[in-house]
Amino acid sequence: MSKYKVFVMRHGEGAWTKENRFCSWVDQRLSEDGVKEALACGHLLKEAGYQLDVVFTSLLSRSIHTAWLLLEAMGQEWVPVVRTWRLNERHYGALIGLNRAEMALNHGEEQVKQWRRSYDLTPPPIDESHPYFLEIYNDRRYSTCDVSKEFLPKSESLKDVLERLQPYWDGTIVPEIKRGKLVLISGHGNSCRALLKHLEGLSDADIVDVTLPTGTPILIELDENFRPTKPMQLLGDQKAIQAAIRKVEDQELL
Ligand SMILES: O=C(O)[C@@H](CO)OP(=O)(O)O
Repeated sequence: MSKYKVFVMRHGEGAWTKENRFCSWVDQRLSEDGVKEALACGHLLKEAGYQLDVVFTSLLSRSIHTAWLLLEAMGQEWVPVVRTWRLNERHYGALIGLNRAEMALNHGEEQVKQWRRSYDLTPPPIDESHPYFLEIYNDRRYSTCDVSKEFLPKSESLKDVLERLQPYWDGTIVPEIKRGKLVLISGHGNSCRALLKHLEGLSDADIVDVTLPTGTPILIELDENFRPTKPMQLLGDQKAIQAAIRKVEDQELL
């Protein structure tokens, strides 16, 4: 029997999605479509009668704006929004800013798929010569983290994402859920995949085939031991959701 519910969602479409570039820790804003998606999610949850108690976001604007827009559309703007770097998108290291289709041309589609979706492959690290290095590491938001700047990642596999996320899930988010709070996590494609791998008990091989659409709330129902009681549900028009998943998958095609 389900004891707890939690929503996990990937933020609305980001500006760089249209340019097909690895965005990761670069603080891109939502695209116009992304804004619409976030508002639509809020309307969907409102119509279903959900009342949120707390929303967790990353430190990146696209995840925070998604939370704001969603809460506004629900008429629940007063709900606390808690931000943490531990929900940030996976750090794509030296791949940040590169175009996925161009990468596929140079390295092959399979290699790009492995970089994007495998569990334990870590891309080459970012270093000071990278065009976005200073923009990321000089950003004041990263001096507010629970680890000092030099220990923030320079590149991550999905496994690394789960390792930095899980202590926050266990220590901060789970206690809220246990207190009876309805929690929504406004994260990123890969921080949400890491969390879903953990919650749904997916194998390292199975997570490769999980791609999340933008701006789609995923409802997870859990028993008292935080084990899922039914398959996760992607809420909304199922045809549109499948099309949105294919759009993300096809980003690495030539
Ligand atoms: O650009 C990124 O950081 C992510 C999406 O947030 O890309 P991908 O879908 O390729 O993992």
